[in-house]
Amino acid sequence: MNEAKTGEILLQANKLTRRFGGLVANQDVSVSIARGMIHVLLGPNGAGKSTCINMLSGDLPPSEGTIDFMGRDITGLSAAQRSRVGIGRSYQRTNIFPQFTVLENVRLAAQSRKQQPWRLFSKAMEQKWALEKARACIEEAGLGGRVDWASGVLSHGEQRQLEIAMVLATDAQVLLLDEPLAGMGSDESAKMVELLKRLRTTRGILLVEHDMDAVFAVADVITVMVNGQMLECGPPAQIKASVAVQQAYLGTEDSFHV
Ligand SMILES: Nc1ncnc2c1ncn2[C@@H]1O[C@H](COP(=O)(O)OP(=O)(O)OP(=O)(O)O)[C@@H](O)[C@H]1O
Repeated sequence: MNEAKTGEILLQANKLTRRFGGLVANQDVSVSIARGMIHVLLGPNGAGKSTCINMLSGDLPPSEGTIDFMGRDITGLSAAQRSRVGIGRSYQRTNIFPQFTVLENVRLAAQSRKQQPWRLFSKAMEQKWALEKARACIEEAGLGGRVDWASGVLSHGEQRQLEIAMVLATDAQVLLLDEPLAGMGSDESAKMVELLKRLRTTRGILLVEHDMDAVFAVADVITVMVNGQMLECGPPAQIKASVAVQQAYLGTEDSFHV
């Protein structure tokens, strides 16, 4: 990470379009994710945010457009291949083994990244490496006091932290986070906001989020999507001042205060 530069573009999506039959869920969407920055995708229900994140993670192939990661065209890579090159994703629904401990869940995530090279090494070395890696990621995600807890007994907020620890264990340079604050109370949200700010220092983050207070607390760049298209992209002050954005939110459930 010595060569890491804040502001360096890690991931660039160029004019992504995705059709489902006759429905255009994303049209000409171009977003970039830079190291040291949090980019938030905002938009009313059905705007196309999940479709966009699914294309970036490799869960959904674009109908048109390309995606570059650190200067390499990765449009044809699967989700698993993208995870191995450094693009990590968390999902809206928690994706953990509840009966396993926090440490076991994160260790498995660490090992998923490195399969081939371990043929050269002993099982014991692999275990030691993965456990050390897992402990470091658990600490970074703020779950240091829960290492040996069964994951299923963690609070909702802690389970989201665990998911982030699992993504970190894959050595992700880019974190794609789908509603990391969903279902959280205000204390848990505040903790997650602080965690996101810490993680941003060495990585690039793109998140989909509906909690406006949190969005404006963490975002460096916001892209507002409506009907599958980019309505506006810019720093939070520009988005807050945009009449078009305010109109897009009129009559929706999400509160949008200026
Ligand atoms: N697999 C699919 N097949 C058909 N249509 C889909 C599929 N996935 C999404 N869509 C449609 O694409 C449009 C965009 O959906 P998407 O889930 O990307 O929006 P969103 O902004 O993430 O919404 P939400 O905030 O409710 O999660 C919607 O009209 C949705 O019904």
